[in-house]
Parts: sequence; structure tokens; C-alpha cells
Amino acid sequence: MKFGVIGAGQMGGGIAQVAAQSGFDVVVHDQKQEFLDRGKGVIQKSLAKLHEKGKLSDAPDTVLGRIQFTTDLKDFADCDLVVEAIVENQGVKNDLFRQLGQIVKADGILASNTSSIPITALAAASGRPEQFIGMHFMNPVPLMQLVEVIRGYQTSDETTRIVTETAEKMGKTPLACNDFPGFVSNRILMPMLNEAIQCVMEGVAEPEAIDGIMKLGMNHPMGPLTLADFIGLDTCLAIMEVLHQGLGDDKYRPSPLLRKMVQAGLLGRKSGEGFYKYN
Ligand SMILES: CC(=O)CC(=O)SCCNC(=O)CCNC(=O)[C@H](O)C(C)(C)COP(=O)(O)OP(=O)(O)OC[C@H]1O[C@@H](n2cnc3c(N)ncnc32)[C@H](O)[C@@H]1OP(=O)(O)O
Ligand SMILES: NC(=O)C1=CN([C@@H]2O[C@H](COP(=O)(O)OP(=O)(O)OC[C@H]3O[C@@H](n4cnc5c(N)ncnc54)[C@H](OP(=O)(O)O)[C@@H]3O)[C@@H](O)[C@H]2O)C=CC1
Repeated sequence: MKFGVIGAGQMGGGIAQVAAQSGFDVVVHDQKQEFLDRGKGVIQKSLAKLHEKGKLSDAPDTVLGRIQFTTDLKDFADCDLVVEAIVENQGVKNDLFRQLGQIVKADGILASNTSSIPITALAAASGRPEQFIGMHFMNPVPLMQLVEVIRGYQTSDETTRIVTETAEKMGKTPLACNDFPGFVSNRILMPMLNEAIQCVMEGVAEPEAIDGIMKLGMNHPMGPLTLADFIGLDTCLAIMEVLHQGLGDDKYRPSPLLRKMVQAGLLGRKSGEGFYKYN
């Protein structure tokens, strides 16, 4: 299988890495060489860590050698499966899928790692709705078990079968759901993170206390504010907007503090500051 990934950010890099660890030939795209170099560096660090712990079956260089980095979308022409992991914005994703629908071979499958955007709408933009699906990995991809598999309105059984089997070959557990805003994962997770942000805004407690209460009280591995910083506050806001618009209920209204922090460029770990500071 030739595996394509669009976007070399935290999700795209992780997906490419795990695909290469599973023995697939992988091609990864980003818009600029500097983004590819940054993504490659993150993959190298992760592979070194997994190797150190004896969790890699091949040498890190062998795994890295299976990944081709490119800024040219034409390099995806012969891919069997292409997973998109670019910014959580429907217009930008639609444009990309319109191009991929023209470039990727006719029997290739297109998938989106979107956190919330309707799969059926992206499928329509691609021009190949039967061979389109949501393949939603969790962050950090090398460590997390789940792949949420989301069927669009016209996704074929064959596409679902191939993508489910591919997720299994990648050592993941695929679980199916239908195409509703935020699917299952973010429909449930993101309102909790949004509520934690609202607690900061209202002065209910300091961020450290909110995170500590949820970690120690509910056994969550990360507190909600640490997790929001980890996901990216821009991505959290984009997901809340999709839930709010798509489900039409004000209980999904993004916290004004979340909006303000994104406007200020405080995006969490990836920008160096969110609810906490990172060096
Ligand atoms: C927004 C969406 O659309 C969907 C989403 O993805 S929502 C987000 C879903 N993800 C989560 O909820 C993650 C919640 N957090 C966790 O499960 C855990 O904190 C975690 C698995 C990320 C980390 O595990 P942890 O037990 O907290 O310990 P931590 O010490 O931080 O990390 C464990 C080890 O993994 C390593 N590690 C972390 N990320 C890694 C990566 N990408 N690759 C390789 N190793 C990694 C760490 O370096 C650490 O190694 P050492 O033991 O040698 O120090
Ligand atoms: N963060 C998370 O925890 C999770 C995120 N997701 C989803 O995965 C997707 C990616 O998220 P994430 O990896 O966190 O985001 P990042 O911001 O880390 O990475 C996105 C990458 O895509 C690039 N990019 C942006 N626009 C384009 C474009 N038009 N063409 C090609 N590349 C582009 C970005 O480049 P640049 O640097 O120029 O912006 C960047 O390298 C989103 O849809 C998100 O909702 C899914 C599961 C978990």
C-alpha cells in the first residue's frame, strides 16, 4: 500500500510515522520545505524515543527511509490511500480535496483526519464520495489506540473495509460512527474542555486547580486545560464553532475566553503559550 498524508503538523507527522512503522511506503506533503523539516524532526525524536524503549520492530532510520517528504501534490498520483491532516477549516479542506480528486488515481481512497467537519461535505468536494471517509486519529498518534472511522452519506462498504483494515494494520483499534458534527469523540470531549475554559473565565478556580481536580478526581491522564493547550486552542475553537453551527444549540457556544486567546495568538503548546507557558 502506498500511503499519502497531507499536512506535516502534529497530526500529519504522527500519522505518517505510524504508517511507516507499519511498513507502508509513505509520502507526506506540506506547503513549505520548512514545515516538512519541522515535521521530520518531530518524527525523528518520536522514533528515537520508541526505539529506546524497545517499541520499534525496525531501526528508526529504516522507518524514516520509508517516508518521502514533498511540497508537490502530484506526488500523490499513485497513492492507494491519502489522509488529509491540514488546518481545521472547511473551505481550505474543500479546496485541497478538489485538487486531490483530480490528482490521485481513480481507485485511490481519500480520507480526512478532521476533528469535526462533515465528512459528507468534504466527500462532495472530492468528486469521489464513495471512496471518501473520515479516518480520525487521536493525538499523540504514536501512543493513542483509537481511530474513529466516520462514514459519509455515500461512503461505500469497500472503502470502509479497506480503511478499517488499514487502521488495524497500523496497530490501532478502529471504531465506527456516523457523520454528525464532532462525531462521537469531540462531541463529548470538546464541551468539557470548553467548560473548563469557561471556569477560568468566571474565576471558578486557577488553571492548575481545574486541571488537578480533573486529574486527581476523575483519573484523567491530562487536565482539560493542559489537553486544550496540547490539541491547539485554534483547533478547539474551530471544533466548537462546527458543533455550535452544526447542532444549532447554544450549549455548544465557544467560551469567549477561548475566542480571545486565539485572537491573541495564544494557541497553546504549538505557539509557546496558552493556559500555560512552554519553552
Ligand atoms: C482533538 C481531536 O480531534 C481528537 C484528539 O486527539 S483529542 C486528544 C486525545 N488525546 C488525549 O486525550 C491524550 C491524553 N493524555 C494521555 O493519554 C497521556 O498523557 C499521554 C499518552 C499523552 C502521555 O502519557 P503519560 O502517561 O501522561 O506520560 P508522559 O510521561 O507524558 O509520556 C509517556 C512517555 O511517552 C513519551 N511520548 C510522548 N509523546 C510521544 C510521542 N509522540 N512519540 C513517542 N513517545 C512519546 C514521553 O516522552 C514519555 O516517555 P518517558 O516515559 O520516557 O518519559
Ligand atoms: N491537534 C489535535 O489534537 C488533533 C487534530 N486533528 C485534526 O487534524 C488536522 C490537523 O491538526 P494539527 O495537526 O493539530 O494541526 P497543525 O497546525 O499542527 O498542522 C497543520 C499542518 O497543515 C499545514 N497546512 C495548513 N494549510 C494547508 C494547506 N492548505 N495545504 C497543505 N498544508 C496545510 C500547516 O502548515 P502551516 O504551518 O502553514 O499552518 C501545518 O503544517 C485538523 O483537521 C485537526 O482538527 C485531529 C485529531 C487530533
